[in-house]
Amino acid sequence: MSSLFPLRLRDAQVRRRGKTILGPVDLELDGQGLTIIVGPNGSGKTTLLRVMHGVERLSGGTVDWSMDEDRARERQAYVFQSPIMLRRSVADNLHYPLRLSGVSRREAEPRVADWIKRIGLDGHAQAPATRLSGGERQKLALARALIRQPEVLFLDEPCANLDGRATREFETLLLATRDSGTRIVMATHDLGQAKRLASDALFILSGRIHDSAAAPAFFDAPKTPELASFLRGDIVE
Ligand SMILES: Nc1ncnc2c1ncn2[C@@H]1O[C@H](COP(=O)(O)OP(=O)(O)OP(=O)(O)O)[C@@H](O)[C@H]1O
Repeated sequence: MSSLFPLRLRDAQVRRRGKTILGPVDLELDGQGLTIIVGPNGSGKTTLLRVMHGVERLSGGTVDWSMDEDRARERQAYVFQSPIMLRRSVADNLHYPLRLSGVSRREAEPRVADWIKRIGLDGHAQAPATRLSGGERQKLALARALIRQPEVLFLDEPCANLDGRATREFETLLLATRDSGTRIVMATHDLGQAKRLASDALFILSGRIHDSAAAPAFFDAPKTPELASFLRGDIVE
């Protein structure tokens, strides 16, 4: 199967109500690793993720995968900070995306059972998803995104509402996902998490990519004073 990558953003810009909220951004991503996006509140991290995923209208520039937009979209998944669950069972939440992509019930069953086990919810397959804890729900959201075997997974602050243990479990699943070859791009506020997970990172400031590098250089030897301040925990605007 041909790859989705590289992803190329050229001069990509998003303007809303007369204000530029992203861009211009030039960026090329290959198909390997786990890219972390960091930056102050409101700097444009979510907007950049949405632009990459093709769900944010561009005001200028281009976003290109190695194939047309519709085929590319089918191979992507997106996990939100507070995912919405179907008001049905854990198993139904996992069957749903497979049904949408035309997988038969018989073929779906073992895949659903496997994911339920991987996210530690054995014995809870028939429990209502809305009754899960925040951590369990977020792991289910991840499983729901991954069950279709996307080539790239975007995540926007997926651990923002989780405690330490749930965050660790979520990160373990993410690293296994990366190791199995899924490309990951994730925004986070948590610099500890960024360091634990990143193979490379982007620093967004005022809608622009202000700094970027492979880890650990991004964290240990920032090229710009603004990133150095941000990493020290100073307020950067
Ligand atoms: N539809 C919109 N109309 C007007 N302004 C918007 C719109 N969407 C986002 N913005 C503004 O664009 C800027 C970037 O928002 P974005 O959510 O991408 O930032 P962020 O870095 O993800 O923020 P946070 O860290 O707080 O989640 C913010 O100032 C936000 O208020």
